[in-house]
Amino acid sequence: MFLGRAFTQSCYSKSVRLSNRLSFSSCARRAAASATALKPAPTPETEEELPPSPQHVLTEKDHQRLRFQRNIGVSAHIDSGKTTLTERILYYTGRISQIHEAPVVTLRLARRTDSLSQRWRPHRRVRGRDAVGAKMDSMDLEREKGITIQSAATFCDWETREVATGNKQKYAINIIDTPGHVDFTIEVERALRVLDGAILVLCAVAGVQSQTTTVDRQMRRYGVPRISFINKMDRPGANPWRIINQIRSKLRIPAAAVQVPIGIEDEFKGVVDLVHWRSIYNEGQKGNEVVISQEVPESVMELAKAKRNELIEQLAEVDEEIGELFLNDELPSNDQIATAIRRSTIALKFSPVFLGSAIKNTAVQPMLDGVCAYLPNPAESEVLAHDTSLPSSAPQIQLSPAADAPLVGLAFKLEEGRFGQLTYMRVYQGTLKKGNQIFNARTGKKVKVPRLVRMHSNEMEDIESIGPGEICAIFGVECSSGDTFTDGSTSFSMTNMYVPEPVISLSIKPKGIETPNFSRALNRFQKEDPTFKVHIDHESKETIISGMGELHLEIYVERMRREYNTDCVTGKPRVAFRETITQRADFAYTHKKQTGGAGQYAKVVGYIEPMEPDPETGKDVAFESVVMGGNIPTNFIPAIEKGFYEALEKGALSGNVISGCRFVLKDGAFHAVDSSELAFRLATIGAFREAFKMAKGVILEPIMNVEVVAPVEFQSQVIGGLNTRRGTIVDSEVRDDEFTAAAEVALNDMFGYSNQLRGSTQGKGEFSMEYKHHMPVLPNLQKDLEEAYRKTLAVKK
Ligand SMILES: Nc1nc2c(ncn2[C@@H]2O[C@H](COP(=O)(O)OP(=O)(O)OP(=O)(O)O)[C@@H](O)[C@H]2O)c(=O)[nH]1
Repeated sequence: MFLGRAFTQSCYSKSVRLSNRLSFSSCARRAAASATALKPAPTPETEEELPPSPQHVLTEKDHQRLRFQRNIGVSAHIDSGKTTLTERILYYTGRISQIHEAPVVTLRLARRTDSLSQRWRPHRRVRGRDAVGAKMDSMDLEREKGITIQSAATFCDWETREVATGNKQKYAINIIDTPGHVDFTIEVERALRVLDGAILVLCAVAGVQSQTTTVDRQMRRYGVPRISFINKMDRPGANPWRIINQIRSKLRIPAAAVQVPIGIEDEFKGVVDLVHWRSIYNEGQKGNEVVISQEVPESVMELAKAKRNELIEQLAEVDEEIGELFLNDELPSNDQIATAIRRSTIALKFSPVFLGSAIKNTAVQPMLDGVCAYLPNPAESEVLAHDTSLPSSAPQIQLSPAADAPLVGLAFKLEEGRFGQLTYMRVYQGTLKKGNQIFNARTGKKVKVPRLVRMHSNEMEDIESIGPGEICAIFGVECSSGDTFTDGSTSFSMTNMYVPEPVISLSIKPKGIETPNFSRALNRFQKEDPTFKVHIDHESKETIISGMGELHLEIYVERMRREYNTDCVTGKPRVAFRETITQRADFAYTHKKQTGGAGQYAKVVGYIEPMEPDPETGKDVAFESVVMGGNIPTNFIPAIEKGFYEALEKGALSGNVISGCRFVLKDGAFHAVDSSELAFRLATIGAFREAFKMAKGVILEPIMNVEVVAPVEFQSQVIGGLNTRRGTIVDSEVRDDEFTAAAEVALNDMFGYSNQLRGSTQGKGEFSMEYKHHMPVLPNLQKDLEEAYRKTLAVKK
């Protein structure tokens, strides 16, 4: 008890400090989790530090409903078998009556030398073995490319049987299948934002891969508890113990197996459940029949005993109750172990590890039991929202998943469906009913909900109402991804999600005459996907699209052709450089023009300074006005803000977007006749440009995490190749006859890497890369980029 309370308090005091920035702070969620699990009694001296109390107390009926509700995501490195696993889950839960094989993907290095698509990518059209493709990959493009692009939401019911009593219990599970490809990382962010728990899928051979660490980071950012599922136990070289060690060392989360395999590789036939000490096998053609035996086979007895001890030891490290028993040399009961796993998983202190083979239909059902047993229900996740009627410094409000509370829902994904815009929404509190009027907290607009559905991949089921803690989709509601909806009786707004910076851009124009479909499509895609950005280069008059990778942009160009009938020509992909400032610079700038007729007069005074990105949203530019006393009438402030954002569009060094900058307006002056919005906008642009010169501007470039896997005999060539590209090797590991090298390399230095790797490894090496952050370029590159930009400006003159 003591540990639980101390933990809750220390976490909460931190969460109060951060509450304005981190609405989904893991700490807050942990605090809530341990509060739920350990129920610490509040004490008078801690009153100030207690979490905000939920607005509505849950009734017994709410608890009954929520207890058996799970919202989970399935996340992993590309190709770990997420889609195959989700397909099995849907089949075993009765959502689908047949299993369509996930597409068989053959990955080859792209053969394009002029491009940045050095990552492994599908090189031919792929289909499921039965030519239908997995249910969850519903977009045609997904089936063709054999990868998951958009996350598909679905729900299913799962019946578990209590071990002690044999009683059956039905759970309602919403599942979001998320793409593994780094270019679609925003889909993973979105899914995690609205989920209460996740299954982290790992390959039993490849283990923790680059994208695994990315999804791990995302799960931490949103405080999502996870169980781990080591898939592909049937593969030659499968070694779950090595993977568990990697989870501990690379992801730095205490983890232990809750199962041991019975047989391995092509002999893999079931698992020993270490918690309840029994064996579980699958029988029947598709493994639908789960056969439970109280006997543990002799062949794995010693291993099972050792691994159960290891599980208890790991739990003793993170759970007070087991820790105490351990110290007193007492053995915990099965129930005590199960409760401790649940408690520490929800508190983000532990990840129980399940084993299986989705493709061989083995041990998927026990993992589903684990979802119900160890992942939190919606009442166990703390969710905070801002009350926009209060100052932004006011503490956030804790939402409560009570059915009769005022409605608060978050639109987390938009999709252009067959019947118009489909908006996926998670209802956090209150009940959403078909025909209800709902309010968009951002725009203040009121809309009616004409149709409410539950999604099952690309099929849907009409429903009349949906309760808190659930996920649904609504039709005909215009909004942007990340908007909060209420019933109008509250001013709650949930903060937005983390949006990474684009790393690649290219120019695009329609072939032939431009039709309205071109801009319609670009608008649509920007609304759907905040990592897809469009801007017009005012000098070249070109439309530039930017995104998270070449494949990301390619998909939109392809969607433009398929969905909007617009064939496009694109320019060469370019690295998305940025500019930033490294020190504060003050400004006092007067814009004055007197050319007969009405003059222009505006003066702005203030400073610009470097700004770190917000950890929750990634936003790293901000405008602040602290003008007092009416030296600038308030109606001109928006024009000044507009001028600042306009000035950010093109840096003076290389013509790239400026980031990492706060603009603080302190003072100014106006003229009763000659001041106008235009004059203040121009004064701001002038002021910014002057200040920028004194703020020691630098050019930034995207740095990528690159992971290369190749046969061990090519290790020195691969390391040498990365070194010549100025890569910093951060990790390398040799496993059997294969090695993995992880490096940080500037994206600009990655051109042509696919060819180099192929050449130096006889075509046997593979690599993936993902965005890490932007960093200042080396001085000589900065000089070259500045020089090149000066030349283009001179030509234009
Ligand atoms: N040997 C083996 N192969 C599997 C298993 N599960 C999936 N696969 C294969 O692994 C490949 C990738 O499976 P998917 O389910 O598409 O993987 P994914 O993680 O959803 O892939 P993305 O959506 O592109 O990230 C396919 O060829 C599957 O047949 C398994 O348990 N054992």
